[in-house]
Amino acid sequence: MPLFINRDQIFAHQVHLLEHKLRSKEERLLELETENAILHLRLAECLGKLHLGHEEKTKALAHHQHHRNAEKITQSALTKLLSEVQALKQDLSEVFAVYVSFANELEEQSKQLLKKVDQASLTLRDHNGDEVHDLQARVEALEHSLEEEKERCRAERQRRKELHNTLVELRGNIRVHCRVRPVLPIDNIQFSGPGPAPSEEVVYAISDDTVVVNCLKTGMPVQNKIFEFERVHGPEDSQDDVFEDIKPLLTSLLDGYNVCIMAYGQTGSGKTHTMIGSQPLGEHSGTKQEAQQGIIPKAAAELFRLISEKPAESHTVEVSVMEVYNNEVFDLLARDEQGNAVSQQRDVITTSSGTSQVTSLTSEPVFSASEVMQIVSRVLKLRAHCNTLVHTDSSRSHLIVTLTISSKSPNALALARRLQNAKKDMQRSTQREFWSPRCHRANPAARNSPDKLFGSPSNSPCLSPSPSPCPSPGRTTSPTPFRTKLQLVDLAGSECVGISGVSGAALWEVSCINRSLSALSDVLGALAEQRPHVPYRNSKVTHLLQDAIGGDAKLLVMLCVSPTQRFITESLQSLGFGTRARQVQKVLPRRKNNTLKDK
Ligand SMILES: Nc1ncnc2c1ncn2[C@@H]1O[C@H](COP(=O)(O)OP(=O)(O)OP(=O)(O)O)[C@@H](O)[C@H]1O
Repeated sequence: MPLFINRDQIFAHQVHLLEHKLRSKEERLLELETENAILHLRLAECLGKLHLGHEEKTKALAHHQHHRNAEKITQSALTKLLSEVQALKQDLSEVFAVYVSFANELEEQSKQLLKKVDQASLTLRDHNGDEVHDLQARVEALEHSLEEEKERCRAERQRRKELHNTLVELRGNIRVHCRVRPVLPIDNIQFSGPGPAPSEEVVYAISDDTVVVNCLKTGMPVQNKIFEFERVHGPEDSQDDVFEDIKPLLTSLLDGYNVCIMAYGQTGSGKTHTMIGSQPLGEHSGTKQEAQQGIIPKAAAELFRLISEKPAESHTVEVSVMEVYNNEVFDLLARDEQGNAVSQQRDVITTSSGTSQVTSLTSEPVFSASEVMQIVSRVLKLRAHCNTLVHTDSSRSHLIVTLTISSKSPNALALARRLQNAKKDMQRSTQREFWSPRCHRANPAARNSPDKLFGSPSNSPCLSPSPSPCPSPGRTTSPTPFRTKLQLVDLAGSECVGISGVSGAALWEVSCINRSLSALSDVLGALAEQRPHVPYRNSKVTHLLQDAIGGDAKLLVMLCVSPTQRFITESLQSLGFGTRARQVQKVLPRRKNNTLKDK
């Protein structure tokens, strides 16, 4: 075995040992460095915590300081407030003291015043009692005279109305009454457009002589149109109220005047209701039916009542009924050879005296109002009717009921009128002599008999025995009846085809109705403007009613109007017609000229 250890080996061993130590040292160093780092971190953390604590402490200190400052401010404000309150308390007690003394003073003063008032009233009662009584008496007297003034005013208004009526009569004006009917189901139609609803009430009877129409247009202020007539009836007025204002005309009949009452208005406005009544005539009896009766039955009853006050058998009455349909005149009382009722066409002629006359018109004697109404209700079945969108039972013709009254013993007024008419006929006769020598050849007596007042029933000194409205001079042999006539006219209603929705043959009817009504309007226009020519002959109805419209008959137009927006255009048209009619002054000499031109 080698004794010598290799030096290199020892050296390597030592290096190895040293390396081992170094490594251990390095590991230890790493450990210590790690510990150091951890300690550094802990230190940083502690330092952070310490810093935070310091900040909080500073904040808390600042907060504390702030509180202390606020406390100080509040304390000083409180001190100031307390001093102010003290000052106010002082002021208040001073004011209260003043008030108390003032109240005491007032109480004292009012006590003294009350004492004075008591003394004054005692003095008044003692010394001025009479004056108070005087004053009371004067107040009573004033109230009384106010009542008297009111009464005088009422009487004055009544007098004014009567004077107006007399003036109307003297001037021969056409009287116009107006009736606004109530709102009825026919005023309601389906409506969804803008503007006022069709069923809205726009026509009002605001007093007994004034009608107002509210003309409504979307987006425009309401415009009121005012119309005045001799009498205006509102929806609440009964058939009796309407008749009451017409009644005096019937007395005129027996005083020698011809009278015509004519209902005018658009379809469905209440003409037939006003003239005839709404219930079927003759089917019911009793007061209810009488209340619903229109002008025709009531006028017949009044006429026979007036006649019953005259000497027995001094008056006789005849009735005739016609209709103007499609501008043709039909006699509704005519009968065929077998005696069956058939309506027959008739002609209207102008007599040589200038009056109009229906040829061969049938008339039947009647002895009571019920007989008149039996005849009227019988012939009403023959009258033309049609169902329209406005009215389910619309009359398609103008109906004319004529009552002719013959009097054997006319009263003084009637005699005076007879004399007047005779003079007029004389004047006509003289004039016609110039225009037409044929006339006095036909009746030469006419020229020479101004005093023959009780002669022929002829209404003309030169013509045939026509059913005369008024008597004329004639033969002197026996007193002939003195005749007047009452014409009661239910005109067909004007209508707008768009609204009534008629078609076919009914269109022709509507056209005839509208044309005849506009002819009536033209006649009134010509008369109102006193034009030399009055176009009576433009339509059968104006020709037929010529004497009533332009002659010396008393004519009353009864305007019937619907109250609602749906018919406002037609209502305004009817009211305009009435206004025009009121302007007509029926001057006889003019009519005479017109008549001659008409021929
Ligand atoms: N004052 C009124 N009070 C109650 N109802 C009324 C009144 N006026 C009219 N009427 C009713 O209105 C409807 C139409 O009236 P009416 O037949 O008199 O119209 P008109 O004017 O004669 O129509 P047309 O010209 O189409 O014949 C009827 O049912 C009638 O009873």
